Amino acid sequence: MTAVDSFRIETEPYYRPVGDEVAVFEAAYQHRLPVMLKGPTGCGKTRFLEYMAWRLRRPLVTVAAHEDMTAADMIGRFLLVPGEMAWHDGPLTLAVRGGAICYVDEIVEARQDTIVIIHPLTDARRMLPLEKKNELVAAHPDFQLTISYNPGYQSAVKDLKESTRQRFVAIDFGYPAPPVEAEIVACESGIDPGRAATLVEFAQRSRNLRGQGLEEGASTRMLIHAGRLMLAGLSPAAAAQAAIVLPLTDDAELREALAAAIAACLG
Ligand SMILES: Nc1ncnc2c1ncn2[C@@H]1O[C@H](COP(=O)(O)OP(=O)(O)OP(=O)(O)O)[C@@H](O)[C@H]1O
Repeated sequence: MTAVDSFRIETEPYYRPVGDEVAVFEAAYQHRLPVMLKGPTGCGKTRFLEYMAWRLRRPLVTVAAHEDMTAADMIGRFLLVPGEMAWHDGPLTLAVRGGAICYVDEIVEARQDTIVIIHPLTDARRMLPLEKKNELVAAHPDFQLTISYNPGYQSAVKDLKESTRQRFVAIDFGYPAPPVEAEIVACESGIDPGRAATLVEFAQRSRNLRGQGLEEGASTRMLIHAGRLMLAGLSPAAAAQAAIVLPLTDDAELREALAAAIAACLG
């Protein structure tokens, strides 16, 4: 058993395909091209990659990027163990050596000097330089890099550089068509398809408020949370209020607009 084996996904994750994303990812993986999953929060990007890692029988190592993340957090560092300094691989190095898929979630949150360490891995070199250790690690033939990116959050200061962006094949994730989203909500939460469809109808109304004060509308994830609260006995209106409206906004007017949408869709 190697270090990445604990990152294997043993049972098939539930994933409902919504377009040609499975075929696109498989084609990219065949050539080990890096992939960028683009889309709003909670729309299925992580679940999709879990499914693909299972399908391709590759371990999946995930790194959640954040602004304090240093290159060492990704590639590794020397740590003091009794009597000596010993090198510890970071998650990216672990994936590169072990032939895993490495998923860097919300890469744009990381600083530029951290992001550039992926460059030599995402072109023909497929190398990871470990400068502190004086080592150049050649990527395992099965290694592949996938990143996620939410175009809605980006600002001029925080955006992917062209030299990073152009290294990736991209797959767009929007919210699925209403019947498909209802199917997902029903399946993941356990509520019946009829009630799942009304939640999706409400979500669509909330998504129309985007740009009018709401940064994002209700995600598929929020609908599943609401469904689970309904299954636990809450009324649809109370569940939608707790799982969707209150987390989404603190603005009194927007809450009123959402409450009106709840009344129209969920009674
Ligand atoms: N196509 C789908 N098939 C199955 N489940 C889905 C699908 N789309 C969304 N889901 C459900 O929605 C939940 C949220 O999706 P996921 O965690 O993949 O979002 P995400 O896009 O990675 O969000 P974030 O950007 O915030 O990490 C999943 O846990 C899953 O229950």
